[in-house]
Amino acid sequence: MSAMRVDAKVVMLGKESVGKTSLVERYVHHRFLVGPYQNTIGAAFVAKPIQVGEKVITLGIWDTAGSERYEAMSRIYYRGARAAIVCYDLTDSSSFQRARFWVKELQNCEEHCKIYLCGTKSDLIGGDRSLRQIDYHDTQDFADEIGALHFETSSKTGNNVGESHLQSSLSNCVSAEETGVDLGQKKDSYFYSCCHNN
Ligand SMILES: Nc1nc2c(ncn2[C@@H]2O[C@H](COP(=O)(O)OP(=O)(O)OP(=O)(O)O)[C@@H](O)[C@H]2O)c(=O)[nH]1
Repeated sequence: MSAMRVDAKVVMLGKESVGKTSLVERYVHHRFLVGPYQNTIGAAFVAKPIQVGEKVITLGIWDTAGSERYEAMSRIYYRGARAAIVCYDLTDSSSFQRARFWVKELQNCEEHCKIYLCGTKSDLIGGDRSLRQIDYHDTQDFADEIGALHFETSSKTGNNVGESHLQSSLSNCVSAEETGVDLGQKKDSYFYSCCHNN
């Protein structure tokens, strides 16, 4: 088996059930999994090659478990991350408090990590605006204050997840010259070591 080089580490953070795994599924596999919610245990990894200019670089995405009982473990996964996608559920104000917690952690411990604030499940508020609990402009102000990028996504519809938003933002913050990490996997193959509860 030939070695796979990961050019940049990306970590998904956020309260449980905000939709981190769904965002990764949509981004990497272009699908939305239906069925009962299965919380992530520990963390899962997937490699995603992306085109940056004329080069292909490989993102190593760590999808952490949102449950607070795995908080210590999540800290391990953001170490050395080039980008953090801090997710909150647009219909759950408590998830935004948790997002602020992760932002503070990153600011204190990973000052070079680019932060992306991602409001998830935008399809739900599209159908019923009264379900929105997080104001777009307040979040944009917060994003400006901390120097983060901010976007609202739907993994269900794919809104803002594709090349034009999430991917182009990520590709702007990485370069092919990053030092690689040998993960002992074949280049260009995705692998996703999911640890899901049934
Ligand atoms: N309507 C809608 N539901 C979503 C969306 N994204 C996720 N969900 C649902 O929200 C629930 C939780 O999604 P997950 O992706 O497993 O959440 P998670 O943040 O990975 O959760 P943990 O593993 O516990 O940290 C599931 O039932 C998903 O189907 C979305 O964009 N729209």
